[in-house]
Amino acid sequence: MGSVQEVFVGSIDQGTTSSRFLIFNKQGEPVASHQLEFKQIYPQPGWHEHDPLEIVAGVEECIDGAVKQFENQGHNINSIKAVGITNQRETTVVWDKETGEPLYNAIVWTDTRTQGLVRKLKQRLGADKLTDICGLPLSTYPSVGKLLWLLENEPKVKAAYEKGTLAFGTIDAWLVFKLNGGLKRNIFVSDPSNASRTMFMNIKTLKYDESLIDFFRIDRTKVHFPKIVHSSDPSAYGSLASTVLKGVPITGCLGDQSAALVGQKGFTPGLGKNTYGTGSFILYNVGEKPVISTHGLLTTVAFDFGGNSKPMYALEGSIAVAGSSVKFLVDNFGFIENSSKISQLAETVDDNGGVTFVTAFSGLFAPYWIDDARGTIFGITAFTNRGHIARATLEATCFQTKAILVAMEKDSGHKLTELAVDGGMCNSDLTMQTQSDLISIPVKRPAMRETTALGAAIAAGLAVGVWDSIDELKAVNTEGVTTFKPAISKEESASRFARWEKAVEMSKGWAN
Ligand SMILES: Nc1ncnc2c1ncn2[C@@H]1O[C@H](COP(=O)(O)OP(=O)(O)O)[C@@H](O)[C@H]1O
Ligand SMILES: O=P(O)(O)OC[C@H](O)CO
Repeated sequence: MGSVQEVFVGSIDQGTTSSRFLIFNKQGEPVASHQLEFKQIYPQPGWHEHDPLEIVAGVEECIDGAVKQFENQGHNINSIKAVGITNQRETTVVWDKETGEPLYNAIVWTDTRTQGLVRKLKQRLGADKLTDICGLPLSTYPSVGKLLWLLENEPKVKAAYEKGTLAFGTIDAWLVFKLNGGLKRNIFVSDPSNASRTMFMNIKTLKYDESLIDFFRIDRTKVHFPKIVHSSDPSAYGSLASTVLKGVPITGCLGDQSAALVGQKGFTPGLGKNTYGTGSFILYNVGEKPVISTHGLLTTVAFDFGGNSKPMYALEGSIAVAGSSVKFLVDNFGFIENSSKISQLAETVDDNGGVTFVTAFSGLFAPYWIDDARGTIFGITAFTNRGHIARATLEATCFQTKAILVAMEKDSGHKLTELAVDGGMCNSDLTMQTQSDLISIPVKRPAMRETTALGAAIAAGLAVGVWDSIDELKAVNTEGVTTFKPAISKEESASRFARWEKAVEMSKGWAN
């Protein structure tokens, strides 16, 4: 008898600043990976775009790169049974259904060009009902405003709309369409964790909602929306039409924050995680029924694996600027040569020296939703140096996380007892210690931090029987957790937080 062949699952992680492809074994360990950064396009202050074709090419290059590494280790390409996709959410791509060509750059989730448009929408009759239907408040963040802006301002998009050939999708839908070979197969789908970020999907039915579409005055017959399918599905997402993995089925799809929750195995109500990537996103599993926040949080689909399982929901606290503030100190000010040096710089001083940095580059998201705030530094004196600014930069994300956890406790009636973390910025021990100090609960960081990619691999693997159920995943990614415990008193923590809240208050109104 021959030995049972080891099986693997591939995972495409298309983030805001980089794309990567990882190959996981059944134990949830990455055995090969390839990562590429891509161009960030800032045509005007507040605008942020990506080239949709560059994104696809980068993803394909990552697949080929990781598979080469995998083969060099002596593995067989045929042992990769499926591929999952996880992606930056809300970022909006429009293309022509007849040509398959993009009609504009992708407008990124951080982009604030829709600020004026959003203000007008807030005045419209029925605006106060939207959150109850779709789980999101009106802001510059969801996809809808980006689509409306394109319809108003981009003649090519307007023309396709009038012709009835306009396709609108988030990055997942675009990738699935392109990786399947585009028009040849014309697969046009999205999963509920992505579709729930557009503001077009009813959070309870997981279907597009006519009342939402009507509110935004979009003619449904003129725009093609991707069909919403389960996050884990053996056939709905097609298969790779190019790269060395040609023919391998795509069987999982999750927005990156949902994927990170899955990768942290936040399968049951009461579990939460924070992913410190470009932005930072806390998701708290609330179970099979959506909880609509009254404290500035979002309601989102955590995952919808189909089969006998019901969709699971999460309360979400979204922070627009996290790791990107570190990158800002690197790229715009040259404080350090790369992000990994930020802790070192911050540790050259004992504390923030009285400096508070409200990193509101795109306004402030949860739980504040202040669209006219902009980045503001308070407390500068002749004493201030780069170390203080670095420390205040790291603290800004930790303070916003604290504000979100306070809101989550109010909305859910439960207090988190620990916070699972991942994402680029969690590599900073100083940041994680500061986080624990400010929220007064332990912060737990796994040794294997590619949880977002793991989550998409899990969604894909469940669809093809690599794992039969989530019970089988108990042992996955449990090794080598580092725990950061609170090291300051709750009184000290509260006093620091009060100063932050004062700074938030004072940052309002700048971008009016
Ligand atoms: N050691 C570090 N300390 C602080 N921030 C870091 C560190 N390493 C990476 N980062 C930040 O993490 C972000 C990248 O994280 P990642 O999870 O890859 O993000 P994304 O998926 O949004 O592209 C960058 O913005 C970078 O500045
Ligand atoms: O690229 P990230 O990891 O910061 O995630 C982006 C989010 O999905 C935006 O909602």
